[in-house]
Amino acid sequence: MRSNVLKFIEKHKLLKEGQTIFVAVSGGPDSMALLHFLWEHRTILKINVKAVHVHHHLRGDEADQDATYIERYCLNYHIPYMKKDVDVRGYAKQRNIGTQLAARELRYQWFEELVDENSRIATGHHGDDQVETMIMMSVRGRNPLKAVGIPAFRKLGHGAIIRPFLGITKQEIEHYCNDVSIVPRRDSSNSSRNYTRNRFREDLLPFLKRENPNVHLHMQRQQEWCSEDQQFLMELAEEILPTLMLSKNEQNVTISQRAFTKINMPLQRRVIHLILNYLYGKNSPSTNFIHIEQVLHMMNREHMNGEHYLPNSFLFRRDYDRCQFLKIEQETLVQTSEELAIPGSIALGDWFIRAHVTEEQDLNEADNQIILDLEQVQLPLTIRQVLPHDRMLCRGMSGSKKIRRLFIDRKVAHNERNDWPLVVDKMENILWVPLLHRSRVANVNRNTLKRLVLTCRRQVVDVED
Ligand SMILES: Nc1ncnc2c1ncn2[C@@H]1O[C@H](COP(=O)(O)OP(=O)(O)OP(=O)(O)O)[C@@H](O)[C@H]1O
Repeated sequence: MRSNVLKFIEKHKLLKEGQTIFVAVSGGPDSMALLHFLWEHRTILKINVKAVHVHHHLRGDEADQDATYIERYCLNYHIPYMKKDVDVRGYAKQRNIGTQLAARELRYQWFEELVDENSRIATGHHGDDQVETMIMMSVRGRNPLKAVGIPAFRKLGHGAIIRPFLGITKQEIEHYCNDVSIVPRRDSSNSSRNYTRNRFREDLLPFLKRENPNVHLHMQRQQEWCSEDQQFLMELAEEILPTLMLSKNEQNVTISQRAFTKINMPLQRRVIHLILNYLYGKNSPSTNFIHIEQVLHMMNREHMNGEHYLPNSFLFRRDYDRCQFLKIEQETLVQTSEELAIPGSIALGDWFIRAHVTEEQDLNEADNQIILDLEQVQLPLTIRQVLPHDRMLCRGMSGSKKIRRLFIDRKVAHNERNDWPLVVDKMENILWVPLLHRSRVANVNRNTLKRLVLTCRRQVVDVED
């Protein structure tokens, strides 16, 4: 294990002589083993080692004991130690995010403050984490243009974050802890099946390891090669983008359709990705890939003028050769749009829509219902009218379908189409056209814990079937 880690460090040039390595320690086996390993090898590697711990104040006594355990360990071995107390709950509330994500953001904010050109943060992520992460991201539908898996080296502020253990398994780490008499802390939440990662770890990893005990090495190689390919293509797309551009400002990027269709598909995808990233800045939605597909479809047809609505009040508009990505005023988007409280209900004209949450498992969707996996729904939900180029990823069909087309297929009378409500999530995904179609976004699966049930009622007539 020792020589594998040293080789991995060398291969990826994770450290330089004279650097200070802040080892991010949670008290668990991975980060304690990493701290021990780097401390033991500090002379050979010619580095300075310091332990850093973030006290999240989340798990009551357990978290206090973690902090005390690390502090004592460092005192014993004379390892320099720093601790930061953070208010995860307050931050999560303020940012309207979950506590896990809040804890992670606060950790990384502090790490970023700590590092400079001559230092690195080292975390205990290992090969099994890599396997879990790569598979989990694919299963959950990650944006294929975003980073693949866990990088061994990534820039962070003025410094970088490194993961020296990515080439070894959890089992090797546990053996190492045994060998060097580390009795680590065990986080009780690591076994909870409420967390997706834990379900992947318990259900999938043993199977993969039985098939091939070296699965982590293959995944690691895939991560490295894909990231390099990705970086290369992205740099190429960055070079090409200015040659397609007709005009550009913070709220509007216009490119030429003719020039765009001359480049190949991998670069086309990346050009749109870059434009959306430029316009959205840090608030780039993770579901951009759905929109990239739709924009590509409109750009690659010879005669296809029209508009496609993008999340956060952006619009794609094709007008012959001119393809614009532009910011629009919310008011020009919709005539009626109301947020649906959960639980709660909304009455819109003849329509009444109710939302409630249940943990009941054996539920069948009635014709006037949609049942969604609450954890996967991007809240808030709004109810709004149909816009000209609205499209939906319909359940049971591939690709997306225009809502206008659905109305035609289901013979909805012209005078009813304007007032037909749509249930839309935060990312502008249309989840449900009541009584007509359900989308395949946020579908219930075997692991769904909480179900969001939306029920509609219509006072006048029902649709012809
Ligand atoms: N509270 C914390 N303070 C400092 N670093 C942390 C903290 N929590 C996690 N880390 C760092 O992030 C890495 C990954 O965290 P994760 O929660 O996935 O693992 P863990 O369950 O804490 O396992 P372990 O401590 O055994 O590495 C850890 O190995 C550690 O380097």
